[in-house]
Amino acid sequence: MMKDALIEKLRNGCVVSCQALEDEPLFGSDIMSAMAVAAEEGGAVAIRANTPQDIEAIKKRCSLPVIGLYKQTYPNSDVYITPTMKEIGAVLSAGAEFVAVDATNQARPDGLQFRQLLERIRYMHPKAIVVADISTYEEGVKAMEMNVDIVSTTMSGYTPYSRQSKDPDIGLVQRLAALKKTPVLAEGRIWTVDECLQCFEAGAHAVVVGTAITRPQEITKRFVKAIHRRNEHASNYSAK
Ligand SMILES: CC(=O)N[C@H](C=O)[C@@H](O)[C@H](O)[C@H](O)COP(=O)(O)O
Repeated sequence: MMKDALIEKLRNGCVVSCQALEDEPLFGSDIMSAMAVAAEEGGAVAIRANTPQDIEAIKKRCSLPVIGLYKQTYPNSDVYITPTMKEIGAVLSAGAEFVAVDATNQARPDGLQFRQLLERIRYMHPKAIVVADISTYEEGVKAMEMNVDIVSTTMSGYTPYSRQSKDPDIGLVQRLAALKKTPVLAEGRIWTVDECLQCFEAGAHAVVVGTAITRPQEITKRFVKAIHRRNEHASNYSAK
């Protein structure tokens, strides 16, 4: 499928992020590919997945397009989402149609500017659809001006200078989508159906939901916390 058709396929849909790091209970490509199949059965339009291993396994079992990334940390940089050409190449070789790349203003491990990295991606991987993961409006505008294919609000709240909040950054989605230049994915801390719908109202091209669907330990915590709050309230009340 051509780039535009693939981007169009995401429109008004739910992208499910199926990620588990090594220290998480669901770590492993078998489990992540089962998650992806479940998301496909549920009607997701695409999968967001981390590591070449997971992407390959997902591609074998699931027919949806994949937004691939490869989290890697380098000692000289805070950029960890598909930071260099090495990880970008690995994600694309694994079969991802889209590659998500950190496009924040933070210094990159290879010393390149995002603009230079994008030029290299375009040259080396002309078919790749580039998703720029940004944390602020200014970074989003900059990425759009560089003609990335998609902008995603992934990093809002995860750079020290961006808006810090436990809620999704729907305002950022709204401001970027209003430019009507590049499709905007709403991503990060989307927990409820209402928040998801608000992202579409704000002009999102698609909504990416991860933790709220695929991290059961966090889903459990949410219930347990609410129960604890309720129990505390109940015991305060009965003590009176
Ligand atoms: C900041 C960062 O590293 N975000 C990562 C990007 O791929 C993932 O850990 C998130 O799960 C993903 O963005 C979806 O977000 P949420 O899980 O909040 O729905």
